[in-house]
Amino acid sequence: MTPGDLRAADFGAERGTWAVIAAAGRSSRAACEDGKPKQYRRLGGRPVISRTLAVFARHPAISGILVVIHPDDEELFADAVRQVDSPIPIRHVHGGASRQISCRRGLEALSAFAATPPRAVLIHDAARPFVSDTILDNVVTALEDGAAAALPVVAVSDTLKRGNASGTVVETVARDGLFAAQTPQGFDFTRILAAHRAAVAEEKDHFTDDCALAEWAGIAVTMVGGATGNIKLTTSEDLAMAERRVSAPCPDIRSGNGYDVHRLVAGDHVTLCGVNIPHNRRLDGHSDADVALHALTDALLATCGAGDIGTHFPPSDPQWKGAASFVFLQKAGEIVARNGGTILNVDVSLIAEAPKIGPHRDAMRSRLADILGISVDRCSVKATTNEKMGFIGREEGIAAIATANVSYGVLT
Ligand SMILES: Nc1ccn([C@@H]2O[C@H](COP(=O)(O)OP(=O)(O)OP(=O)(O)O)[C@@H](O)[C@H]2O)c(=O)n1
Ligand SMILES: C[C@](O)(CO)[C@H](O)COP(=O)(O)O
Repeated sequence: MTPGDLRAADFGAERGTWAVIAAAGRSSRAACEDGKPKQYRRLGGRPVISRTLAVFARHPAISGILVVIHPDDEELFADAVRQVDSPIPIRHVHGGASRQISCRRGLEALSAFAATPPRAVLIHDAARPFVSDTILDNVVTALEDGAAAALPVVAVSDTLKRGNASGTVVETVARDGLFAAQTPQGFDFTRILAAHRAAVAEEKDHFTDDCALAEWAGIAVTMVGGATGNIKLTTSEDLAMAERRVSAPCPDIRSGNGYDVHRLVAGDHVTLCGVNIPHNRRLDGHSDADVALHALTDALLATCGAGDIGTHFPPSDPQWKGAASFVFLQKAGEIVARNGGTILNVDVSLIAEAPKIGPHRDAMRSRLADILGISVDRCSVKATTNEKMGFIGREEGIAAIATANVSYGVLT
């Protein structure tokens, strides 16, 4: 057997867990124009196998990766490995004519070239790039808990039929207790190697996965959680679906928050959310001191990193003295729009002991909708007292907290 680039120094003194990645297949069921086997086709610009390897390379339980490749794929493999940032060794050996042979060659290579053979091995299809950390965790945990073999599965959810060669249903197969087997399949290294060797000795070469071989050899297989997303790319349709999956647009929705507080002094009304409310005090400030609109202005500016209200309307600038604060909010809305944003909703919470906000809430929501040019159902105004505590409780001031959600299209 060829050693590939595996070397004794790849194995530490401790018996760790290695991954064997089966990648020597020819993809006969996935028609392909560029002649590349499916594991080297690009998904979102990156080879399938690079994505698969990256998941194992960054998992803390894995100490090394041995990839079983076809002799014709040396260049494709070297290019794919260059695209994986791996803190652990990624080595390769050559596989054989069936998956069973390829996996056995991987195990034999680990046995022959490791000074200290691994304690456990996870055998995985290169053609399952959507394997997750969680599935690896499930398999590794089962092995640590004493399982000799661990198999990720998903319960079968379709009704199953057995059909004949002429396309007629022969029977409906009860799906109770049926599961679809996935990879990585985890094993006690010594036991799965012995099982593979026994299969050779007894000329058993029909196993489509290593757990089937383990079952045949009398090894108990523990089922753990797999995931429907962990599909094996088998056909061209699978590859097309996978491409759509990795290139699905991610909505660029951002939220911003804002806070403001102003002192109450002697007066006859307060202005909140642009609505004048009769009161025996007024809010003191450089402008009309509308805390609600100031907080909301900050929240909107935050969604595009455009600073805060003081950046655009400095209190030192005399033109804003006594200004109606709707101007600030309108301007913030324009800045958001210039940055490509569409306001989804805004939410203001007022914290005031008095005056009562409830009777004015609808007028405030309408005013916000007018200023921002959005519908009223996207504008929320709420209020609470401070239970007579602190400066708000003593009616020395009013505070406001605001949130804005803005869509900036999709992430590219
Ligand atoms: N002689 C083989 C056959 C398959 N595999 C690997 O086993 C995994 C699952 O096999 P499958 O989906 O059947 O891949 P192919 O054999 O390439 O596909 P096909 O059967 O359509 O030719 C794949 O990652 C494949 O590369 C392997 O290492 N050696
Ligand atoms: C190992 C496997 O992925 C388990 O589902 C599957 O059996 C391999 O695919 P194949 O099409 O049987 O080669």
